[in-house]
Amino acid sequence: MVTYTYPATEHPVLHGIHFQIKKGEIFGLLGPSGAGKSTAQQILIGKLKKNNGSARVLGQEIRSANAAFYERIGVAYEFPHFYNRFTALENLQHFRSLYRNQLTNPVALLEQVGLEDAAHKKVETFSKGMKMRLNYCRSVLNNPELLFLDEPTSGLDPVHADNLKQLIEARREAGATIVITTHNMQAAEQLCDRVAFKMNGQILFIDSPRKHLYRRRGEKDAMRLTRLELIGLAFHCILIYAGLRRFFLQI
Ligand SMILES: Nc1ncnc2c1ncn2[C@@H]1O[C@H](COP(=O)(O)OP(=O)(O)OP(=O)(O)O)[C@@H](O)[C@H]1O
Repeated sequence: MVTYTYPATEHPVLHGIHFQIKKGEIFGLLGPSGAGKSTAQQILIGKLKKNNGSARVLGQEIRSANAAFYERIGVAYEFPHFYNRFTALENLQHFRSLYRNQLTNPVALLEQVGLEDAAHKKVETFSKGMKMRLNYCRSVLNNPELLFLDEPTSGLDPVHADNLKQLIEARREAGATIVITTHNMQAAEQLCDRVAFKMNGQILFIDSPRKHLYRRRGEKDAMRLTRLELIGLAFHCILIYAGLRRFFLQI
């Protein structure tokens, strides 16, 4: 159970949230902008230590996370930082050198995300989508058993987004646990085994997307909307209402 207040703010941005992530699953932290998804992720990776409560990750209290812990996890932040004057390959080689496990091949990773032709180009010449793909490569350099991805498909065209989803699935198949932070309901539905829907610093519910419900409950529930779909429907209705209202106010 964790509550968190940023030093510069008065009120908590996370209000006593509580959830468990199972080993080997893809778990989504979903919710609108400002819901506290990234804050929750930063607590889970040990970046925000002064939280009120307890968070255990890979069997240890996150406050006591040490270098050995960071050998076991990978993180792709929403806004990646690279050495812009270095090439893509030089960046990956540099970040890989920070780990003890140096068995992964940066060239092979670049090939997986379709960046092989850009391996020797400086990152400053990269588009946003290329940086996001490089960001994924960086996050898996140590072959992590627990991988955190913040908005992994943001800025990617559909082809590269699909490719990345397949890479994420393959990683889960190989035994990794993956935590995805996103406000993209479709990406969460496609990728996640379970999703925690957050709003105003609280978890409203934790649910499985439709494809997993079929597996669990059988085809007879095929017509029943999941809570995620109901939330999606509600957001669409609000957007349509807002659009129509603006239209009628203009005429
Ligand atoms: N460093 C900070 N100092 C003070 N307040 C912050 C800080 N970082 C985030 N916040 C606030 O905490 C709340 C939750 O932010 P957070 O980034 O966790 O939300 P989010 O769900 O990840 O949003 P988004 O989808 O836009 O990335 C927001 O109200 C935000 O303004």
